[in-house]
Amino acid sequence: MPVISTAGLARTFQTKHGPVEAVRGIDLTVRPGEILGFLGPNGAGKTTTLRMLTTLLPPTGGAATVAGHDLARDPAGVRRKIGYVAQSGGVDPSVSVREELTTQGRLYRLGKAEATARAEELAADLGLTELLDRKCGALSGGQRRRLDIAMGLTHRPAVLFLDEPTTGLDPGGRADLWELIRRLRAPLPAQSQGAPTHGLPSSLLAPSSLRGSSVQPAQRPETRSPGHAMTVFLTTHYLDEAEALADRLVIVDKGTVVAEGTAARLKAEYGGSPDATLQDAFIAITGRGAQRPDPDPIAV
Ligand SMILES: Nc1ncnc2c1ncn2[C@@H]1O[C@H](COP(=O)(O)OP(=O)(O)OP(=O)(O)O)[C@@H](O)[C@H]1O
Repeated sequence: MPVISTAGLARTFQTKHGPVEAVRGIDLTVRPGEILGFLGPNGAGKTTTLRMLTTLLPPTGGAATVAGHDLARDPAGVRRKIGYVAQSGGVDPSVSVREELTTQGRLYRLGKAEATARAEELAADLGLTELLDRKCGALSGGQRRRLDIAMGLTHRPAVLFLDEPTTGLDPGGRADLWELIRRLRAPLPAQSQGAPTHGLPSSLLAPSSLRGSSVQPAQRPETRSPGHAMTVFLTTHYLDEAEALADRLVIVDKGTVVAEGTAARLKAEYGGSPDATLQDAFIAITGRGAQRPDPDPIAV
């Protein structure tokens, strides 16, 4: 059963110059544990789709189910199951990393002790332990992205939405983040079987901070089910990133899905030659390049 499914999902903005059909009707499905790369040229409707799927923007048409909850009827249910890491991030530069992570835990209704423990776990998993007492405003771009992701993982979401996660990072920072994203989707072991963890940090695997805690069940954040990996839905302008990370790509243009499949399939189907690149396929599909107007970092 898909973890995300949309049918004709649409959003029209009313402006003083008339209606803007940002998303005209998106049909897609995402399987549990999949890393889906959501691509498209500037203005294709990626961010608008992401904002709808994360309940930040109500659709004006169509329907969607995310992690078992209907987007229109149960947006709170959707929010409990997802993490969203926006392009800009939302951390307060004047507080410490520890304070930011703890506050996030408290927002998810963890008790004080649990929130403190969860902050330390997340920091350990994301390589932020040494930085716990540093002000968020003093972090490097890569450290800041890792903090943004830690915040999005606080409640152990079933689906993590990442909006252009590596924009602005240097090649080393991008490589680190790719590795992290790959680890996130490694399957959870069935708790009774003690299955291998595939290198996934322990605190992302099981709610150890809540074990034996005084938190009431109704207040506990959602945890992922054993045996199910986290699903990652990511937008990017970097085709090398999409190819390296995503199991499947969905390409949108002018508010609709214009192609989907593995990178290999898209290259074979649209690239025009056996040694075609994803960029060749992307241009054939959309008539435009995928990249931002600013210079790209060196591919790693
Ligand atoms: N609030 C809004 N009001 C009016 N038009 C909007 C609004 N938000 C987005 N749009 C328009 O909707 C279209 C899709 O925008 P969106 O930001 O979803 O594209 P995108 O694929 O994320 O683009 P980019 O790659 O440049 O970030 C664009 O034409 C944009 O100008």
